[in-house]
Amino acid sequence: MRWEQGIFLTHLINQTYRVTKCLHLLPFCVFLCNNTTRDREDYLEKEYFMTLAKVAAQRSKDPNTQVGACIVNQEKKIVGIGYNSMPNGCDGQLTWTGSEDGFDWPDTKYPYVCHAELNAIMNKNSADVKGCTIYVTLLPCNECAKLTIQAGISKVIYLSDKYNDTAVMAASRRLLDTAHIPYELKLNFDSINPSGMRNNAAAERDEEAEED
Ligand SMILES: Nc1ccn([C@H]2C[C@H](O)[C@@H](COP(=O)(O)O)O2)c(=O)n1
Repeated sequence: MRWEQGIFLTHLINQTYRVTKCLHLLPFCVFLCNNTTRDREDYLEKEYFMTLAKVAAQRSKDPNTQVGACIVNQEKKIVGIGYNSMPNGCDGQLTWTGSEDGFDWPDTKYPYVCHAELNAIMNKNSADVKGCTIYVTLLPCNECAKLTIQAGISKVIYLSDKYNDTAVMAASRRLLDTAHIPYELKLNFDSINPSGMRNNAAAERDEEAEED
């Protein structure tokens, strides 16, 4: 063995010794790589925007049905939010009576109420809503479907289809289908309500149910 080879071998043994001394840290390094340098994959998207639509719905003064809508652009930025309301300046002056109360159409809320979708579009904080997704807590009616199409919105995600079997909703679906605008039902909210974060009211309700 020449003396250069001897130095190289000594260096190699030295390095190997240092590496083996640190081997016990390997699992920790793997854990760090796996857990701290990658993005979370279970972050919320649809649930987040639908929750905002649900919160917006709570602002509605309609005693029977509260609807909220949240419009999101392709960069996942909120560009408009709204809920069903009477037109500006008409609050408190028009009725919230529904048709089931036996009133004629002009004496009900229906000719006057601004739907959540209309308000969300009108409240937009961007030049337009082309290519956006609208999250709405109730499947849009035919009038809102027309509005959605004309505004250039490219996707509808809704939470409830309680009027699914009505002629209005059939017309709405036909409009959206014809205009090739997909509409999707988003129902599962489990992921935003992990058990550790449930509010007291929900816990109390569950306890009462268990006692019964
Ligand atoms: N996509 C929709 C559908 C309905 N609304 C509003 C309009 C009324 O205020 C209410 C429906 O009243 P109901 O017949 O259930 O007493 O919901 C809306 O904003 N968007």
